[in-house]
Amino acid sequence: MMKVTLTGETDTLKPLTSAASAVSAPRVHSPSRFSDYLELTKPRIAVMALFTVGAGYLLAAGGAAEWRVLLHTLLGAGLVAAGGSALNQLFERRIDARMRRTLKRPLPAGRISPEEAAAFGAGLAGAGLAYLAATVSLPATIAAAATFIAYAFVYTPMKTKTAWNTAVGAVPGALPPVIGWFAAQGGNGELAWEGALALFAILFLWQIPHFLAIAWMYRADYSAGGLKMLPGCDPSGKCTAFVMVLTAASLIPLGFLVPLAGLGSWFFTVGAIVFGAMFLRRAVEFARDRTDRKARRVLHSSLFYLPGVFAVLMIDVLLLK
Ligand code: HEM
Ligand SMILES: CC(C)=CCC/C(C)=C/CC/C(C)=C/COP(=O)(O)OP(=O)(O)O
Repeated sequence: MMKVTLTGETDTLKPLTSAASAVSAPRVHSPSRFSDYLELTKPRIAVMALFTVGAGYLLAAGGAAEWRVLLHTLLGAGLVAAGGSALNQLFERRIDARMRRTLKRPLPAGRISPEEAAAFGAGLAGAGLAYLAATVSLPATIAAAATFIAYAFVYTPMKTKTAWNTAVGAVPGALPPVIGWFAAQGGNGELAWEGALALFAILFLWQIPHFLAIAWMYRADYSAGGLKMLPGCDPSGKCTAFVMVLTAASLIPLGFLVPLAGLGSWFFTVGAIVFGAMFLRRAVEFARDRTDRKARRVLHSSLFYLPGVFAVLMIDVLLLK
């Protein structure tokens, strides 16, 4: 049944005007099969997510990290993340064909067929989950399966339904450090929830300004694709800016709460305040002047904040303890 649907949908793929011209124009640059498959995995997001998986593992393991387990965890989670992204692009291929930012992706451009993407995505995710189950632990496998299902099968279809999709998408986005955390606990059932919850909270809140900045910059694109994002129902940007400032600001008190959950000390608190203040400053600048340029600065600042704050936490827990 799935095959029939996929084949039918390929044939009826109708890009809008801008997409149509790009698809029918003579191809100046023809990516290789390898780079097309690589693009299906959203490698930059996957690398950053794997960074948080590794951080979760190292923070939970403390001084008792086993490099072999860490590598198994990164490989398994990487396969699952890559598979999830391929399925996300499979399910969104007709939407992606309507948006300037995404119309050249391998599926809307017709360089990879839906059947190939389905086999690739399901194969990678299945292999990743089996690998985690065989080499790491059941709790880590369950966390990875929950991440995959929430991303590909809950968040992705919600994008056309309600602007709340961002809060839902932030759940799989915040689960990768939990996968790493559980991997360090082994399969003995003694899972310490507080530390995992603290990492989840940092990532969950971080994603809201991270994505609202993107949603503002590409608001016309998202509307053209029929995706419901907050800026689409907030033409002035005041509501978007309010939520952005509120969530960026709430990362600062987390600097105090995370050590109370048993993770890190005053050193993390200072780091969270410094990085949080820089991030918040960009959000406030956007609130005062709601331009694409200021939104892009918020995005850049988010990509600086996350590695920064995780690095401080790891120095605190692993080197200064
Ligand atoms: C609600 C959750 C999230 C949404 C909707 C989202 C969406 C996006 C989008 C659309 C871009 C592309 C921006 C552009 O083309 O200019 C992007 C960039 C990026 N995101 Fe996110 N993201 C989310 C969560 C995450 C998470 C959890 C991570 C990793 C921990 C992450 C890491 C990145 C990175 C590294 C980039 C820059 C690289 C690139 O453009 O591919 N994002 N995000
Ligand atoms: C197992 C594991 C480590 C999984 C990784 C999960 C992960 C990092 C999810 C990212 C969350 C997310 C909603 C990203 C991009 O949005 P989008 O897909 O809507 O972006 P688009 O508009 O570019 O398609």
